[in-house]
Amino acid sequence: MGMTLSEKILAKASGNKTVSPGDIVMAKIETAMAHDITGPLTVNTLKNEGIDKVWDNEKIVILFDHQIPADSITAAENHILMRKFVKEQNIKNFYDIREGVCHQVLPEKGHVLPGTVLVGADSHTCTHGAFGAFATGIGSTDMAAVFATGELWFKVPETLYFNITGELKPYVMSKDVILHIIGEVGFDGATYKAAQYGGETVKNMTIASRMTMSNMAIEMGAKTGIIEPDEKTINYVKTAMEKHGTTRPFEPLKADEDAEYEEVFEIEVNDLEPVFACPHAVDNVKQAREVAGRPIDQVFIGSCTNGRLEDLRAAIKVIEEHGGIADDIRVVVTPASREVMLAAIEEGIIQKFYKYGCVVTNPSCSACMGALYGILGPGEVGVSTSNRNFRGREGSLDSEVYLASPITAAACAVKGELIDPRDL
Ligand SMILES: CC(C)[C@H](C(=O)O)[C@@H](O)C(=O)O
Ligand code: SF4
Repeated sequence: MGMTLSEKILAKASGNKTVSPGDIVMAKIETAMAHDITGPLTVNTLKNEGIDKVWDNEKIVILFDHQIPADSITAAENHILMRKFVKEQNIKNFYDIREGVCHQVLPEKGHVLPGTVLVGADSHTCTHGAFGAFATGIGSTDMAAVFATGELWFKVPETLYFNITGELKPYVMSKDVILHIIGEVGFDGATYKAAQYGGETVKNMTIASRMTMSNMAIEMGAKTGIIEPDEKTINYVKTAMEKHGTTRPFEPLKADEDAEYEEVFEIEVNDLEPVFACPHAVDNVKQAREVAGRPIDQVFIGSCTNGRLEDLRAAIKVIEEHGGIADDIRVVVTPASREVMLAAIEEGIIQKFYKYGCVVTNPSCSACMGALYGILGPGEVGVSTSNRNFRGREGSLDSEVYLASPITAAACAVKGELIDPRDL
């Protein structure tokens, strides 16, 4: 019996010829990432365990993105602790407050290698499945074990295959596809499974659009959201490595022809419409027209889900075409990384956001987690391009968040209320 892509990667990383779902394997980790919120607990765990040397100072990535620049004394203390650790351990890949969101920065700097196992102390580490890596989020104390040994045990997950076919209509983005899928399978529909996305629609997607799909795999409980690497993937990875001098050898893997999937979902997107994930659950997905008309207070365009250049481009296009945003609306725009910010400045996108009265912040997690900027107050309603809308996620427990694509979010900013972008 053949193996799925995730099984192939886990077999290779654990030195086994074959593995099957349910097997417990000890896998070698190629890249391990911790950020400013999860890193301190990892570092303190290492200290408490008396471990004074990490396994490999070139495979660890430390990055600040959640509270940058430090927004409290506690955040500043966490930063100090982590900077000290980086110096002591001579960690080669350290990104201080200037780079942006971990899941955008990691691939941009060439730290994501197809065919390998990547772990991050952050739940959206599944994003890197878009590059054909078995990438998954782990806890801070597990990360301490990885920092110490370079290995971690996994139960080999079953794979759910999403065969996505058809052509997306204008105004429909990959965000609508993944929200639609999560609406179908539910927030726990893929718990501890590997979600694999394939089919012609995925093939035709940009890397950025694929990352949006992989990013949200955890929102249906999946360990990873993996996509078979193709030419686009390899080009992206090689270019990123060359640009940043991070070149490491890697071998992209593919699923066997006779791989066995626990379930295959046929997703046909020709008729897919713009959607919202409505409060307070990511799987509470409704067609935009069903909920249109509700007044909103804020729109957030950013995050590791949709803060990339193509997202900013799509959003500003809508705003520009309709002459600006509604008078009484707040729009917070956060490019996902410094590279995205620089490219957006070069294209004149940032100037345009400012011209229309949007507030552009530094690359960071920003409003996504309700901790840094753009916190919603009691009774307020926000539209967000991020990945979670749990009660209180972007601020007050009495606020509400609708998740949407950048095109739909921008249309809402123009109208000042929930709207299907085709109806603007
Ligand atoms: C702070 C961090 C642990 C958290 C996560 O792991 O997901 C955050 O990134 C989030 O999106 O809620
Ligand atoms: S942008 Fe949001 S979802 Fe992504 S890592 Fe930051 S807080 Fe988590």
